[in-house]
Parts: sequence; structure tokens; C-alpha cells
Amino acid sequence: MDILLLIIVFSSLILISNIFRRKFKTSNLRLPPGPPRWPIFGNLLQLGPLPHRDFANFCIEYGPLVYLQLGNVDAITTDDPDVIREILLKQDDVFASRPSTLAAVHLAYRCGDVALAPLGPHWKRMRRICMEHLLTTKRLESFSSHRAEEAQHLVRSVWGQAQKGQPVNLREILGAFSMNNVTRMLLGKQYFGTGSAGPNEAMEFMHITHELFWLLGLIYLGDYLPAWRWIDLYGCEKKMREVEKKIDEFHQKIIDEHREKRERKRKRDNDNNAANDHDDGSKVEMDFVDVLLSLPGDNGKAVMDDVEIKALMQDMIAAATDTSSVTNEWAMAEVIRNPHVLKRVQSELDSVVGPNRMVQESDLAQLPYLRSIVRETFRMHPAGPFLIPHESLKPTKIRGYDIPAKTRIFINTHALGRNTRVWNNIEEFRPERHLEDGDKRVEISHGPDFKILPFGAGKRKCPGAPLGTTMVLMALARLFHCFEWSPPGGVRPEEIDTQEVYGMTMPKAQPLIAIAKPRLSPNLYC
Ligand code: HEM
Repeated sequence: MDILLLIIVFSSLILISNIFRRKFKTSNLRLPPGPPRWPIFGNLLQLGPLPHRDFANFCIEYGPLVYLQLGNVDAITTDDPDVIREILLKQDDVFASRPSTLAAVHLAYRCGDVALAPLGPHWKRMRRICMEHLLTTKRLESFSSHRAEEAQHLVRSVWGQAQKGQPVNLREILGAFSMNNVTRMLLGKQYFGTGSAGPNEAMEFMHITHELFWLLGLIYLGDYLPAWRWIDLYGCEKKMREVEKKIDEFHQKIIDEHREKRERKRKRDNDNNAANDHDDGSKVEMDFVDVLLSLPGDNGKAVMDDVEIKALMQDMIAAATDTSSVTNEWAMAEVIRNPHVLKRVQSELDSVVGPNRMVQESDLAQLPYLRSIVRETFRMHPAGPFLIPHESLKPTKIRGYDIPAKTRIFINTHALGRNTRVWNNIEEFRPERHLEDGDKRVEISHGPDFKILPFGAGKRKCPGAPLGTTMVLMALARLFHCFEWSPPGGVRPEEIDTQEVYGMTMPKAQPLIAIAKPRLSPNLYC
């Protein structure tokens, strides 16, 4: 009993001292406007299950730059192109760090990856490895035949279901398409389909990945109110540790398999053979894990540490799979809701590609209407509603307001795309709006106007944007070219729901189910 009393007194003292410390720290500052704050919790209690919508409402009420106190953490949010440009370009050096959240510590190898690492030499080195060894144009080009196979595999799966008269679960097939593309490139394995690693391994892999996404997206109270970590009412931190262990075992197994394969090959090859030649003289492309195993480590080490390799593998899987499949599902939902858009994109595909062959990657630049569908999808349903939250490294000012060091930055891309000072008819899916300035090439990334921001900007801009864009355009081009699409029986197109759920990526609340009817000659599908 005495101990309990002591704990209560001690915790109360800490809380009271925190309140006074915070009051003292911020009393001389001219902070941006924001909603009234509660003691201890600040604005945490004003957030519901869709925080991007709550933050958007704060911007409507208090202006384009809003200050929030989330427990112990200072935060700002914005939906305004000029403020975003100031943060991500003009003051990139101040704002390009990341907060060290508990999920990042547990699930990204103590922030040892690229995406969640704080700004510093480690991030710089890991990012350089991505840009100079993994995501180069040449390396991505070497996987183009795999991507073509996966595009055909996607078409074949839909065709198979259409032949049986079954509705298609687009979440499942688009998820498998993205996952296969990424894992073939990264791990040298296809997880779904005929050449797959096997149903058990695929299911295990999917399951762990979904748990990872969920935990990374969580606004976990323990990050904002350290006292909460003692309670951990919903067992989130325990879950993070469990997933951390499972994922680590999974990645280690893949590294060990690759090492064994390399060792077997080294023994087989005679000294004169090039390291990546087959016995029959044909070239074998190296997957990303092979590349990482062949790179030198930090501080003169001969090879990279396993932990660094695992952190990069994790980033590639997390950053590349869900982002592209969530975008594809939203694009399909909006196009099926708007049959005139489907007609127009099919007419573009028919005139550029014709009815006698499948769309190829080389066609994608010639499809401005398809590109404007993707741009409009990013406007309405950006894959990352807050990008990946940034953190400021030192005190600074924006528009004359003080921004303390270690402020968390929530750039609300969802609200940017629905900002009525920037866009009109915000709830209308209208790809044509992106063709109006007569520009032939529809840019899918952000332009100088910062009116959409699907991949971020500045130092932390997504390094996989070209690959992500290709995967999205390719899947959509094939699905629109090969099939007519309609909602399942009894549902009118405009009744397809567009509710989202919040997370690190923001999927549709309900999986999209639709009916596909082949529109090309049968021999093209097999
Ligand atoms: C449609 C597909 C994709 C979308 C919408 C997307 C979006 C994003 C966004 C919004 C960010 C955060 C930017 C910021 O915080 O300022 C990001 C970061 C990142 N993305 Fe992507 N991404 C996609 C595909 C990919 C792919 C295919 C890869 C790699 C294979 C990739 C790798 C990364 C990495 C490593 C980061 C962290 C960069 C850093 O912190 O330095 N992404 N992405």
C-alpha cells in the first residue's frame, strides 16, 4: 500500500513538474494559433479515429499553420502549399529529421533504416545506398521483364475469375501484384502465383507485413505521454516487440538463404568466371539482397552489418508495397464510380495501344488521361496522409511564428488535395482538371505549385517515386485496357463507398469488389 502511495505521489510530481516546465518553455514564444489545450493531454483528446480530418478542421478554423500540443510533444500541421514549400524546401535542413517513435525504435531496427532514421550521417549513408545501388535506372530496368510477367499474371488472375463469373476482390489481386513486384526485386522470390514461395510462407509474410503497417501507422499514446508506457492498456508495445522478433527472424532467414546460395555458387564457379555469370554463360540479375551482401560496410568493414541489411529490406517492403496497392485500389474505385472516366481512358488506350497487344511500360508516357487519373487519385486519396512525419532539429520561425526544436510536423496531404483555396469541386473525381493547362505531359509528382504532394519533397522525398509510379500506371493500364468494370449486382456505381481508414497509408475502409468482363481477344489473356 505504501509503495502504491509512493508511486502515485511520485507520478503526480512528475506530471506537475512537466506542466510547469512546458508552460515556462512556451510562455515567451509566439506560437502559431491552434485549438485550446487541456493540461497534460494538450490536444490529444480532440483527435478521433481519422486524425487527418481533425487536423484539416483545425486548419479551416485557425489558419494554414496550426500549433498543437500532443501530450508532451509540440506539433504543427498545415494544408497550405506555401507553408509546405517553406518547410520542405526553404527550411529543409531544419525540418528533414524524423521523430524517434516507439514503433520506429522497435520496428525499424532502432531507427537504423532510411525512412525513419533521424537526419544525420547514418541516414545519409543508407539513403545513398538506396539511390546509388538499389533504385538506379539501370537496376530497375533489369527487372522490367519481371514486372511485365507480374502485369500479365495480374491480368490472368482477373480473367480466370471473370471466366467463372466470380466478382473480383481488387484489394487481394492488387496487393499480390505489388507484393510480387517488390519481393521479386528485393528477395528474388514471387510470393503469390504459380512460381510462388508456397502458400504458407506467402501467408506468413503477408500477415507479418500487415501487422507491421498497422503498428507503424498507430498514433501510440506512449509516444506522447511517457507515463502511458507503464500502463500500455492495449498491449501495443508488447505487440511491437513480438512483431519485431518475427520480422527479424524472417529477414535473417532470407539473408542466410542468400548467403548459402552465394557460397554454393562461389564454389561452383571457377576463378575466371564473372561473379554473376551462369554456368551456361547467361547473366543472372542480382536481387537487392544480393546487392546489399556485396557492398562494403561502414568504417572500413568488408561487408555491411546484417542489421543494416535487414533495416533496408524492411524499408523497401514497407515503403513500396502498400503505397502502390492502396493507390491502385482507390483509382479503381473512383473510376468504377465514374463510368464516363472509364470510357475515356479505354478510348485513349484503344487509340495508343490498340486491341491486338497488351500495354507495355514504353506506352505509359503516351497516356496523358491515364496519368491524370493517377494524379487525381493522389489529390483525393494520397497514400501517406501525413507523409512520414518530419521533426525539426532546432528552433526556427515560420511566417513570424516560433517553432520550437523537436516539433513534430504533420503535413496534411489529404487536406491539401481538398483545400478549397487550391482546388474547386473537391469531392468530384475529375481527371480532366489536370489536363486543362494544355500541358502534354501530366506530371504525377508535385510541381512548383505544390498543389499535390504524393511523394513528399526535399531531402526526404520518396526515392522510389519512379518505380512506384510505373507500378501504379502499369496495373491500371492493363486493368482498364483488358476489362470492362462494373460494381457487383444491385449496386449503382455512385454507391461504391469511399470511406477511408487512417494509418501510415490510408486504404479504403472496405475492400473493393467489382465485376470484370474481358474486352480483348481471348488469346491475349493466356
Ligand atoms: C505509389 C507508390 C509510392 C508512394 C505514394 C510513396 C510515397 C512516399 C512518401 C509520401 C514518403 C515520405 C516522404 C516524406 O516524408 O517527406 C516516402 C518515403 C520513402 N519511400 Fe516511397 N512511395 C511509393 C513507392 C516507393 C517505392 C516503390 C519505394 C522503394 C522501392 C519507396 C521507398 C521509400 C523510402 C526508402 C522512403 C523514405 C525516404 C527518406 O526518409 O529518406 N517508395 N514515400
